Amino acid sequence: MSAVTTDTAPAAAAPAPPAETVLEASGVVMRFGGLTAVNNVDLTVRQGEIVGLIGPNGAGKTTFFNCLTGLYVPTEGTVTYKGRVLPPKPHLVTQAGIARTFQNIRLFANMTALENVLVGRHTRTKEGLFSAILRGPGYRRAEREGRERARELLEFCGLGAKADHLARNLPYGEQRKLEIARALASEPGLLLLDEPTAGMNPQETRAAEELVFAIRDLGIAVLVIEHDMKFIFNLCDRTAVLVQGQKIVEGDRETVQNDERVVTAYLGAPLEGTTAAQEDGQ
Ligand SMILES: Nc1ncnc2c1ncn2[C@@H]1O[C@H](COP(=O)(O)OP(=O)(O)OP(=O)(O)O)[C@@H](O)[C@H]1O
Repeated sequence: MSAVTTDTAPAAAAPAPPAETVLEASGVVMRFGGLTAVNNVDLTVRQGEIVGLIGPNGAGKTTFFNCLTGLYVPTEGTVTYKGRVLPPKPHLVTQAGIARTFQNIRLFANMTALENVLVGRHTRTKEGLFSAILRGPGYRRAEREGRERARELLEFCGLGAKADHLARNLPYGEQRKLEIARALASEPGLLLLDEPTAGMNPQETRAAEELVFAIRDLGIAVLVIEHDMKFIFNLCDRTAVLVQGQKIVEGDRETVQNDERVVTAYLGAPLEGTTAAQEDGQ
């Protein structure tokens, strides 16, 4: 009699189910007259991922973001969020669950930090115009809850003490954080960040890195454009490289850093601050 049967053998660990696809861009093309700014780009972002998008100036990164967020209607291709084709209107894309920040800060300069975040909540507010005019109990409750949530988000982004400061009086790094808090106010499932550390000092960049990890830990997937390679490779599970509108490579840090086409795209210069040896020595 056999001592070991298949019944008693330990079961092989079942492979983890693949994470849900949050964003799926397929064959996205964006032409401006004779210029093809984005050329047949595919990109997938899954639940729990931080994905990077890098490339030299003019590679088409922001144009691609604009195609994902309804600012541009792609010339060809489709973009889906959690399996549904996105409507080509920015406010409907936000309502669907995608929020973004911009390369150039777009805050309401003469409003407080709290008010800026409250503006970001408008896609999640059910109260309509009449309710606002009548200021009934439903409206007042929604307003109170909105303010509480906005304060929570400011706290989360390290701006708890700045709620009543005018946006224009905040230091640059804090304005960038406020943009993120405002984007989070729409309760997104995917956050797109366009150069979130532009103009930041190293300390602020490090804090931004921690903030993005914390956002991911909330269950929000992140797609980030950055020129700071160290930031990208510290942060991202996967990075896609755009050159002249085309995705030339996508993968983990080693795959991207060791790809000759990427090095060539960056004029033959090694990607600053990114080699494994440099990292080990830090
Ligand atoms: N609205 C537009 N009309 C015409 N051309 C445009 C428009 N927007 C972008 N472009 C062109 O498309 C190309 C890609 O620009 P895009 O801003 O997407 O690049 P990028 O990778 O984001 O660059 P950067 O890193 O400098 O921000 C550039 O040649 C740019 O001049």
